[in-house]
Amino acid sequence: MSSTPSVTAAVPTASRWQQFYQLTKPRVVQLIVFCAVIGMALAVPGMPSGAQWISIVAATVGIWLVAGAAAAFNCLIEQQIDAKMKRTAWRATAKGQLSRAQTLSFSALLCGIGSAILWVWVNPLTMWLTFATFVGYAVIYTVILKPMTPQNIVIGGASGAMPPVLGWAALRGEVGPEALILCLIIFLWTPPHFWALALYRVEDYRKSGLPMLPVTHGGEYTRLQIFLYTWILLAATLLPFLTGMSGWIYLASALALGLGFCGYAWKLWRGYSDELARATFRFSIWHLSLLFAALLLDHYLLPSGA
Ligand code: HEM
Ligand SMILES: CC(C)=CCC/C(C)=C/CC/C(C)=C/COP(=O)(O)OP(=O)(O)O
Repeated sequence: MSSTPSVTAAVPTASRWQQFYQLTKPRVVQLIVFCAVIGMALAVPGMPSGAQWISIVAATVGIWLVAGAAAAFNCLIEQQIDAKMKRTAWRATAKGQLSRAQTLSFSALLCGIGSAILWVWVNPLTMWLTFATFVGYAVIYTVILKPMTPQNIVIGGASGAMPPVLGWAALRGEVGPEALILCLIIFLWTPPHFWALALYRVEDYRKSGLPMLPVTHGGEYTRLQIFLYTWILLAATLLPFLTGMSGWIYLASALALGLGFCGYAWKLWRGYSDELARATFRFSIWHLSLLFAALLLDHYLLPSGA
């Protein structure tokens, strides 16, 4: 029996997969997963054993899937908003290429499979913490805080900061103070990360109607906030060294990266340009990636945190 070709069938399979894949915000989620993996590595003294490798692989896949599900759910809720902003108008949800039902099913599927993997091959604590992170980002941040207050990303940043805690819980079955220190670092990193982008995307955010800080309080106030946060962040990044978690490789990296971030924030505060804001945003991503890489290096090269 032949059926009438639908619009969906006319789209080549690869590009349809690509559309779904893009909804998971792959590059953001890659760094999230990287931070979770560092949390796992730090939770084990020395090299992981065979059984621990199974937990590491399962937790990585599970957290990846649930984080991707949260990102896709965000695209579903923000379909109208994304359509108004240049940066996001290309998303398949914003263009109406993927229906609400398709996006919701995709998000539910990823969240379901990811949660099941965490439950069966990792532990229930990690599953519940990861699910709470999903709710924190997809519902509390996206649905409630984002349209409500310019502090949306400060409070909502708590869910983005959870990955090291998830990683630690996956290997230890508990939430340790070490993991909470790493969570605090990402939490304090999020405002300068996001507000640098919001500054050079301010017209997008004005059009969207979202109360982002540069729209509600202006550029100068936002730049001051970025500057202050980079210093508080620098202080927080010293905690792994001060508590004996990490040694001098980490300390030297944290100081160099932290002072670099403060330097960008200072220049941005003193003299604004879109180009500088863009460079500050890009540096924020290098800052977090290299900081967490330094934690890992230090863990394996100086095992006692000497
Ligand atoms: C509430 C918290 C956060 C907010 C509001 C936020 C916001 C954003 C936005 C709007 C972008 C722009 C993407 C684009 O160019 O279109 C972005 C990019 C990015 N964010 Fe965040 N972010 C948050 C937390 C995080 C966290 C926790 C991480 C990782 C641990 C992260 C990693 C990244 C990366 C790697 C990119 C670059 C993506 C690319 O190059 O395509 N973000 N973020
Ligand atoms: C389970 C787990 C680990 C979940 C992680 C949650 C998660 C995906 C956090 C990332 C934060 C993120 C993509 C912010 C983008 O901001 P936005 O949504 O305001 O950006 P947009 O304007 O690009 O949609």
